[in-house]
Amino acid sequence: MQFDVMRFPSYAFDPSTGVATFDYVLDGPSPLSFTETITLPVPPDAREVPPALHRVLDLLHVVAGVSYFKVGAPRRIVAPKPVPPAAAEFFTAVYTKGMAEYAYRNQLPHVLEAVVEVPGGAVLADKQDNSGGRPLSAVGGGKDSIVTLEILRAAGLDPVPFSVNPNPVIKNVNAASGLDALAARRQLDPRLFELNKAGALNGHIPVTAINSLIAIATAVWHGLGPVVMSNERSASDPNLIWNGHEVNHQWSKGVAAEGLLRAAVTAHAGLTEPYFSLLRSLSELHIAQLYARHDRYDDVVTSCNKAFKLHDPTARWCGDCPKCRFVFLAMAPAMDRARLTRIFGKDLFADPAQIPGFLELLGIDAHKPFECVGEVEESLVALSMLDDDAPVLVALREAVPASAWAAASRDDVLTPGGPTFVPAAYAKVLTDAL
Ligand SMILES: CC(=O)N[C@H]1[C@@H](OP(=O)(O)OP(=O)(O)OC[C@H]2O[C@@H](n3ccc(=O)[nH]c3=O)[C@H](O)[C@@H]2O)O[C@H](CO)[C@@H](O)[C@@H]1O[C@H](C)C(=O)N[C@@H](C)C(=O)N[C@@H](CCC(=O)O)C(=O)O
Ligand SMILES: Nc1ncnc2c1ncn2[C@@H]1O[C@H](COP(=O)(O)OP(=O)(O)OP(=O)(O)O)[C@@H](O)[C@H]1O
Repeated sequence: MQFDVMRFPSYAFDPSTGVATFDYVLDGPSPLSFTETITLPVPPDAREVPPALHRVLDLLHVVAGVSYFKVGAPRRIVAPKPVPPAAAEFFTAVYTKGMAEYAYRNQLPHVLEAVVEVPGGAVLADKQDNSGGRPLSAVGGGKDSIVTLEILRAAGLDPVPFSVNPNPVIKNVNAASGLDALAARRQLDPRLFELNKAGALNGHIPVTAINSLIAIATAVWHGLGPVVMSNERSASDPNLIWNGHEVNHQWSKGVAAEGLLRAAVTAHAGLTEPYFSLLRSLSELHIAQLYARHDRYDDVVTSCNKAFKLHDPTARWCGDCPKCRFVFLAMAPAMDRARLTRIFGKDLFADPAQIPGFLELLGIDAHKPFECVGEVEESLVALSMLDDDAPVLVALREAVPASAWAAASRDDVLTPGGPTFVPAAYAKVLTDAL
């Protein structure tokens, strides 16, 4: 399928139902049209729609287009409306850096060079100080968002849990928290699935950028404060370099994407404190140690993406993927093996078949897996903190070369660091919690 240009004809928003419909066209000799539907939770009182909400939806319209862009990867992408330079820069980053794994897997180097064309004439939004409102805390069902929720709750900030298309795991986590949660629905155009079945181009998209803008739209409409994410330090690390470009499976969870998204929302929608990740300075290993303090979620917490792919309401940890292995290893130093085995449903350190997968995490293999896993150094430090003779641990210790141990510093991994966008009041809350 050959397409010349991607366009964004229009979007509509109905405040009585919360339904927003976003239209897309892949233009060329045989054009294709798509409509994505996103339903925001309607506030309980019939409040007016703030102008900032429309501004956030302007951004969401373009960003959510990546799911349709990937059907044909046209060389031109023409945004529908004028936006400030910060928003234009964000759009281009989403369609290039955010689509880098897709470009790499499909061998489409031109995707990495794309520039989203934006009409001139942007008008800056009025400033709106939203920094003091109740935080909207995105919940994905894994350990990270649980840690954030509990830190915000302990600080008396009264967080509102929020999810897009909450699956049973997310619903169970929200129930375990005892907090009242908000949810949005997102429906891809069914035509996309037909095209995928027929063999259209497909691949990974920067889903966190989309979920984040839906969260910000919800916070704005409900008169809440900043959207608080739980993206960790290692999300910013690329998996590999291809044609001189970084390819990062987790790009839209990284700190660069966070900065671009914040700047875009502040410039185009006027919010002073739209969005940040509370856990940005922490390693996954550190977050796993913090999770260990809260056993009320042990029967529900799930970080395994395979479980989410199965669409089975009872699915939890598959126990045989990079994510399961990494989280098992990261949690192991902070809790006894019986609790860990209860959470995962099995003891991965007792199963020699898991050794090759653990070696990959320890850097004794090719590139970091295309999954949300921590840095090699974190895995090495976690292993160094375990001293029992489980069969897998014995094999891993033997396989790790002396040079690798020397390069892994417990201090580096467990000391907060790196750039963050956490505002001062929240930075204090985090420090108090560590
Ligand atoms: C659950 C999952 O990992 N899905 C990825 C998988 O898709 P699959 O076909 O197995 O199942 P579905 O997710 O139901 O998708 C069905 C089709 O729809 C397309 N699609 C889905 C969501 C969307 O927003 N846009 C779409 O076009 C999808 O391509 C399928 O054709 O493989 C896909 C192809 O590689 C991935 O695109 C699916 O990834 C989801 C978007 C997803 O939610 N993935 C997260 C679990 C994930 O990978 N998160 C990353 C963060 C990435 C980021 O930068 O935000 C992480 O946590 O590391
Ligand atoms: N369906 C969703 N709706 C809203 N936010 C989500 C959703 N899924 C994930 N997130 C958020 O996106 C970010 C990245 O998700 P990720 O899956 O890495 O986090 P997690 O589920 O909290 O923890 P873990 O890394 O242990 O899986 C987190 O801030 C998470 O809260």
